Amino acid sequence: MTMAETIVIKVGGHASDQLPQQFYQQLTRWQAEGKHILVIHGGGPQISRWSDQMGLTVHKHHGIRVTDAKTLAVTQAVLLGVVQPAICQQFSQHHLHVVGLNTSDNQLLGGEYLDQKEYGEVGQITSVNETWLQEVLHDEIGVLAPLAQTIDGHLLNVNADTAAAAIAAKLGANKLVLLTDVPGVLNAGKVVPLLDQEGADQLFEQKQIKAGMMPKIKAAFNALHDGVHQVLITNDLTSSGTILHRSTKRVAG
Ligand SMILES: Nc1ncnc2c1ncn2[C@@H]1O[C@H](COP(=O)(O)OP(=O)(O)O)[C@@H](O)[C@H]1O
Ligand SMILES: CC(=O)N[C@@H](CCC(=O)OP(=O)(O)O)C(=O)O
Repeated sequence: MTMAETIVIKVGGHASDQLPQQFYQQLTRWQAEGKHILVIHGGGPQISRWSDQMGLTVHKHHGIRVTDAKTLAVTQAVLLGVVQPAICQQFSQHHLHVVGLNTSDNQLLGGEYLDQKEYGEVGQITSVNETWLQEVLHDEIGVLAPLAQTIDGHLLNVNADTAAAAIAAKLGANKLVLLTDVPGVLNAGKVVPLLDQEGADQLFEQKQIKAGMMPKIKAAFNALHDGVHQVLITNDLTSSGTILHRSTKRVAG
């Protein structure tokens, strides 16, 4: 039996507020074709808003939230209590079969600290219960929050782009889509249709790539490096936006 094609879609907190009709149409088509679909959701803007309201200072470093114990509590509450149910509700309204998931389900996501001194309770994904997850994805679209658990049971906040890339690689996904609020990686306002690591380095140097786009691009190249076939940054599931690829040099030679 051949394994079903797996598609991982990261939906940013900006994008999840107002997903367009073509997003649901594409998901409906993919689900009908039997593809396994996993959505990793963000919620950065929502976490910042709630943190503000709780009187907590929002502090980001290289696009990563510096997360103390109180901020972690808000992050968990907002991702699992606000953002994820809103996404699942929208999916259900569009007649998609969907299930909300998080790190506590059957040791779904294992993680370790990124750099506790610098970022606090922030981590990266080191393991995925992929057998169980693929079983779930056979019948339903999974909607998964970017939180992980250490072997000692500490909860960690994981950047959703980084989480999506790591999970896509561990699932052996065919496609990773980083869905955001811009039509792709922009250079002087224009979408760059194809981007390799060298091109990205140049854009970094020219200060064209900033803020939230930094972890996104790093995550995209990590996913490619770890075997995900196709990685896209776009605001539309039916348009490729920016296609990330490993190198143009071999093609040119
Ligand atoms: N070169 C760039 N091209 C596109 N967007 C960029 C670039 N540099 C910085 N950005 C910013 O990155 C944002 C997307 O990242 P982020 O806000 O973290 O989105 P998400 O919530 O989807 O993860 C864009 O809205 C834009 O403001
Ligand atoms: C460690 C870290 O930065 N975690 C992120 C998790 C959510 C996220 O990544 O959401 P977006 O994709 O909407 O930005 C955060 O706390 O904002």
